[in-house]
Amino acid sequence: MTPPITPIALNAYDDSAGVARALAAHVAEALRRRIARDGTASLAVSGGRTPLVFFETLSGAPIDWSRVAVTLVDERWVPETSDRSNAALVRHHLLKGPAAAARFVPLYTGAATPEDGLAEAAGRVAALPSPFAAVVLGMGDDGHTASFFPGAETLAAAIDPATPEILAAVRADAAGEPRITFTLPRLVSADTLVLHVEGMTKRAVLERACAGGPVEELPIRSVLRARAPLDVMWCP
Ligand SMILES: O=C(O)[C@H](O)[C@@H](O)[C@H](O)[C@H](O)COP(=O)(O)O
Repeated sequence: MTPPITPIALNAYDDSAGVARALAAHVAEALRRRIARDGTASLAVSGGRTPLVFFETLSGAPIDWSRVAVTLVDERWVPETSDRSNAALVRHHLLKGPAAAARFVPLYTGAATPEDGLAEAAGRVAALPSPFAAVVLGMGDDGHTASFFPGAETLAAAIDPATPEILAAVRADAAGEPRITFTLPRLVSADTLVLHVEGMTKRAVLERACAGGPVEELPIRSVLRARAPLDVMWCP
């Protein structure tokens, strides 16, 4: 009998440090594999609070970082002087030690709005080694991932599996400020794709997402549909 397709493969760890160690090893392996094959590799990481320990751990991984390009899955449309900037987070916590040798490709351009900055940002990321060697997603308590927010006007376009666009501008009440995000097909085509979530609340959201329902309600479902079983790394 064929086993049922379960939307996630849940890897549970004791704590943030445990997740960070396993996730950093997994991502480092994906980067090394692509460097060995192509000479270069790209990595897209999420912002927010969850990835801090993971960033600190990955920054010390023995990889030829000079061959790695790092970018963000999504960005809040703020300059790096803002404490809301995902780019600033990556610069402070990931691009240090051995990982300081990586090339960072930020999404924020300094334009007044993400809509105005979209073409320039798309030009920057178009040159990244493609597909990504590794993408690490996070998830909010409202079921958003990257900047795929429930209620966003551009949500349908951003999660369209057939969109030819690389990036999308996003505005949503829950997003805080306007944002820019990679579109779904660019993220789910990664060699290695991991959803990194911590805490019981997010686990419950994920279980609800797995139980099925409209993508607009919990946009993480767009990823579950595109790439099952999705690798999830979690701790309480
Ligand atoms: O810029 C961002 O906010 C993110 O990239 C976003 O998609 C994040 O992964 C989730 O909102 C989870 O955020 P926390 O880790 O802070 O809960």
